[in-house]
Amino acid sequence: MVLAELGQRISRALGSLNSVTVVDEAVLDACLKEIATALLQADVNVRLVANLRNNVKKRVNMEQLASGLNKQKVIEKAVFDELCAMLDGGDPKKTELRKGKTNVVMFVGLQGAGKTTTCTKYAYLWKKKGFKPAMVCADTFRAGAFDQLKQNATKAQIPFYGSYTETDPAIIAQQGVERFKKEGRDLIIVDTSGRHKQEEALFEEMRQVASAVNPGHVIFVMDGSIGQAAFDQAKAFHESVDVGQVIITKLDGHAKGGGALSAVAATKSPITFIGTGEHMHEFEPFETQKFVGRLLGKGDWGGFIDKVKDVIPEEEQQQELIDKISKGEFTLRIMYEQFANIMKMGPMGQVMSMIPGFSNAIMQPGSEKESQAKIKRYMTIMDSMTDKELDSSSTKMLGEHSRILRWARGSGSSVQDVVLLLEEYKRLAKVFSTAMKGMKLPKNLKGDINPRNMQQNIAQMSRMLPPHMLKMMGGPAAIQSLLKQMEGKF
Ligand SMILES: Nc1nc2c(ncn2[C@@H]2O[C@H](COP(=O)(O)OP(=O)(O)OP(=O)(O)O)[C@@H](O)[C@H]2O)c(=O)[nH]1
Repeated sequence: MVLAELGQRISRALGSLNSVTVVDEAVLDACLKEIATALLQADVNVRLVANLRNNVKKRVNMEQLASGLNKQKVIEKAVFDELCAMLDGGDPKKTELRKGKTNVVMFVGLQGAGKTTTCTKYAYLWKKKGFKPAMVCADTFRAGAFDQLKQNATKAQIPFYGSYTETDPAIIAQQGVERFKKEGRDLIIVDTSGRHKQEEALFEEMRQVASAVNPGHVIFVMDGSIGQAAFDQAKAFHESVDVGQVIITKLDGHAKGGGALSAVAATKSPITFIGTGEHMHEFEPFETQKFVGRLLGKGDWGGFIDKVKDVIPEEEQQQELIDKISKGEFTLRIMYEQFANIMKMGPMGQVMSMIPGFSNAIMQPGSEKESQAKIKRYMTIMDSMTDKELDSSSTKMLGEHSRILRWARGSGSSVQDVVLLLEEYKRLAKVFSTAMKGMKLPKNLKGDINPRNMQQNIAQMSRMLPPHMLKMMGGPAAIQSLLKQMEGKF
């Protein structure tokens, strides 16, 4: 079962508490049974699931709950906290790097977990933060491993060390670390071969590499879709080389979330980063509460804002956009630019799941592809428009039949698609002009954004939302929680 499904099933189980008039022991048991089944099917270790079930039951004492209390909320909170506790890997300080000092970091894991890719992502991330990383290839097992590391390191402009002739990985690792220490590199990353706990000789080799370089940090890289084997494998690595943190890769695809939860428990180490794609920038710091929140479809407003900021970097451009929209000028060009931003934000499901209330259920993987294809189609049509047309907000001009035919021909689209685009434009223009009425926009983006204004704006938007949309977002309660989350952000 993939992560999104796991989240949906847990949310559904919790949601079922709403449909009963009295939440009693039997209802709680049924809900926990459903959650436990979902976790087990997502490959979370049996013992962890049993612990979660017992702990929630201990925390939720039905008799003690005053009748006025919202039992569903209490249970939901207990499940949320227990899932977070499951992912709590102890003191995060232990994973910190010391700038300017030598930090030797060794990567270990099963074959194909994504170690080499992750070493580069990790090096690149710290390079951006001002560290001077270097990479050492101590993988003599897989033919082509050194070439892969070389290629990745070159792309990220990070110095590397390896050998085509030396067969002892401990010797290569030691030579590489010595070389980079002398060169004053403060982050030396040692990539090792993939190995399996049954391969005792390879485990011994890994211990030798570790004692040759004496790493300050050992990172266990784990494929997010590994399944039930995660617990035992992670434990075996932890017992051999003192794993202090875990990085979960491939969380972009069909990864089961359960392995992640199990690996943390087995290594008693925190997850520090997650890999969300094959590319260098597809790498994110891991934050437990955000992860569990997203899993349960609670959204991550902070993450969403960060993504939005990433794609709209220019302050002047934002101000210009706000000025234009507040004058009621919602043109096709503005719509085009917004579409381009949406496309830049990456997979829409990922972005949508960050917005509180927009659980994964709304953006099914199928519809996500469809939506992206539709946006691309619309952008192609707009590419065949003239500047005057793009900058006009006159729907009269846009409704001319001859122009519609011209855009369809120019973009190789059907007339129907062009008409759909124009309808979408009119709909959005209306939404924007209504939204702008009475909105208290900050005069200048450089100035402080007043949280009260922001709250009023959002409250106004929630009143404006069509009922089905409000329902989709989780109802007024979800808007309320969105407001609360925003309070802390502005
Ligand atoms: N989709 C996706 N693919 C990833 C991610 N991380 C790594 N990969 C892919 O996983 C495959 C294996 O990655 P490697 O970095 O070669 O794995 P490795 O652990 O170094 O492999 P061995 O040295 O053979 O143990 C490659 O095709 C990577 O592109 C990720 O976060 N998402």
